[in-house]
Amino acid sequence: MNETVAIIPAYNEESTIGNVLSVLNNSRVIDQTVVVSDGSTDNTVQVSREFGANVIELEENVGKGGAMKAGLDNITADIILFLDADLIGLTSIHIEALLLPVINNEADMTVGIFEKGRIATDFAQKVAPYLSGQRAVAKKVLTDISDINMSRFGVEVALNRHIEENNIRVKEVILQDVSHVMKEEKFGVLRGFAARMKMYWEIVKYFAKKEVK
Ligand SMILES: O=c1ccn([C@@H]2O[C@H](COP(=O)(O)OP(=O)(O)O)[C@@H](O)[C@H]2O)c(=O)[nH]1
Ligand SMILES: O=C(O)[C@@H](COP(=O)(O)O)O[C@H]1O[C@H](CO)[C@@H](O)[C@H](O)[C@H]1O
Repeated sequence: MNETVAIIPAYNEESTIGNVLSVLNNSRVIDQTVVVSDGSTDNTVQVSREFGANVIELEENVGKGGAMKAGLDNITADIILFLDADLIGLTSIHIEALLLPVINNEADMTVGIFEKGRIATDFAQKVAPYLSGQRAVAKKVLTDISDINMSRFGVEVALNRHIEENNIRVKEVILQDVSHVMKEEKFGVLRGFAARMKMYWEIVKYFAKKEVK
């Protein structure tokens, strides 16, 4: 039997992570949930523990890729579900849609694409579906992935490069009615826009970087 674990990188997500964790707690295909608090200064850790998640507390903010790697280094399960902590509209149907193709060995990785969630987040994923943070993956295909811990928001580019170079079987899964909280909503228009630009910079920087093996 495959063992499954959900890994959630989380940086100051106290207001949304509880919803994601309660869906995971009610899912029949998730055996365990690990939240990696990436130097959070709010109550992300306490809320996650209240919902029964195993929590890895990073003292400093290392970025999304580093948080995901910290999760990967601390699990034994053979199938991983990566989810963002700020999802809106997630249900156990979405969790199964992401995981079952990997559990049934029809794909090595699934990538979840928002549809009919909200116009802005649908549009972002239409333009760049492969930036999605919602993915199930067989751990065996990630054993030799390099430097995702240094990639911050470039982590999805690192995963995509790994997919291409290793002929990994990928399936897109539509996540109907799912959205996430946008940076402008989290931080306000100006700080949100600045955070968005920083994220794009981290993505472009990783994109331009040659892979270090
Ligand atoms: O330095 C960071 C930035 C983000 N995240 C987490 O990575 C996921 C995706 O980040 P965010 O929601 O900011 O990205 P968006 O989906 O808005 O682009 C979320 O669970 C964040 O809490 C993290 O662990 N460390
Ligand atoms: O959809 C996108 O363009 C970005 C932007 O999200 P925001 O609307 O700025 O919160 O979010 C995605 O990209 C990040 C970088 O690849 C991923 O880490 C996130 O999981 C993903 O939601």
